[in-house]
Amino acid sequence: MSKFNYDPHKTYEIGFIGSGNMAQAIGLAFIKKGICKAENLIVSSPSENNKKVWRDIGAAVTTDNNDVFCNTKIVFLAIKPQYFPKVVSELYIKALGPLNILISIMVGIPLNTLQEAFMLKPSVIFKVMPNTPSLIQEGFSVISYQNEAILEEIEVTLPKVKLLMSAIGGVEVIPESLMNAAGAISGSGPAYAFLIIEALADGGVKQGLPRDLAVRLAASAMAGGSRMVLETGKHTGQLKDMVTSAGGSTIAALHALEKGGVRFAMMDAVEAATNRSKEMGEKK
Ligand SMILES: NC(=O)C1=CN([C@@H]2O[C@H](COP(=O)(O)OP(=O)(O)OC[C@H]3O[C@@H](n4cnc5c(N)ncnc54)[C@H](OP(=O)(O)O)[C@@H]3O)[C@@H](O)[C@H]2O)C=CC1
Ligand SMILES: O=C(O)[C@@H]1CCC=N1
Repeated sequence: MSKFNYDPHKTYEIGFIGSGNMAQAIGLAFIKKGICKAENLIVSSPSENNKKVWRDIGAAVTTDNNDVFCNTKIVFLAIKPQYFPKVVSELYIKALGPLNILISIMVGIPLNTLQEAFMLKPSVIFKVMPNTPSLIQEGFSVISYQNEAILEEIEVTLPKVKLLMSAIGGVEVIPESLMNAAGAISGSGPAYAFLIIEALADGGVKQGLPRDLAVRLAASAMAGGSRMVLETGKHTGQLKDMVTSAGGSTIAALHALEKGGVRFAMMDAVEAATNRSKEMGEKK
């Protein structure tokens, strides 16, 4: 079935070109938070891989990206960057309908590439790097826009983008020059957390803990530690010192972590993600 709930005569409020992991994390949260009714949301993608969850909530589903691009006020580009040239080549760029905000969540693709492709007013195009905790409204999105945007116009569109993304987590507007590094932490960061939680749980299992208890303990320690950083404003070193009793168990563990190069590895991880992001944004 190539179309579901799709009404060619309707103007949709929010649309996603690409209906996968990140589109779902954002779009399903919008519906859950009442930002957009399901019937006013539309998604497009070529296969049935990521369609059921959208149909089940009553969103419009199509395989034609132009059904989204030409009939929707706010469009998210939620495809992988490597597919962008093909997708944009098939869009009816000149048949612009109600579109007044275009948000690219594609890692690496620069604003000037988007501007060249869509030739829209600079105040219409945004680059946003969200993350999957958006699904439970615990996300964080960094937002950037073009310096060429006219102040009076960006003062209308930017607040709308911030309002949307703040409904599913934290937001910060940053210069585009910082987006690759910021995305390497906030966009990819949840995956680092899952790896750390899994590794800690493995350690717990090795010490005799049941797997599910070990995972819950690890996840709650990571979540609690993160909340302390965000809510106390204390330096991470100070918070760490509050845990490490003299001659105790934690300092023994921290010694093992430093010996294992965990700090070095985490810095390398951010560098690798930043560089890959830059690479994906380079014109081929
Ligand atoms: N996952 C994350 O945590 C984050 C992802 N992003 C960015 O979000 C974007 C999507 O990533 P993610 O959701 O993880 O990827 P997924 O693979 O989960 O989803 C990609 C979607 O794009 C669709 N697609 C592929 N080709 C086309 C096409 N020609 N026209 C329309 N749709 C197409 C896929 O279709 P189909 O369903 O048929 O397979 C799928 O629905 C990427 O640019 C990524 O950089 C940004 C921040 C975080
Ligand atoms: O891995 C990726 O390319 C995307 C961007 C950030 C998180 N996921």
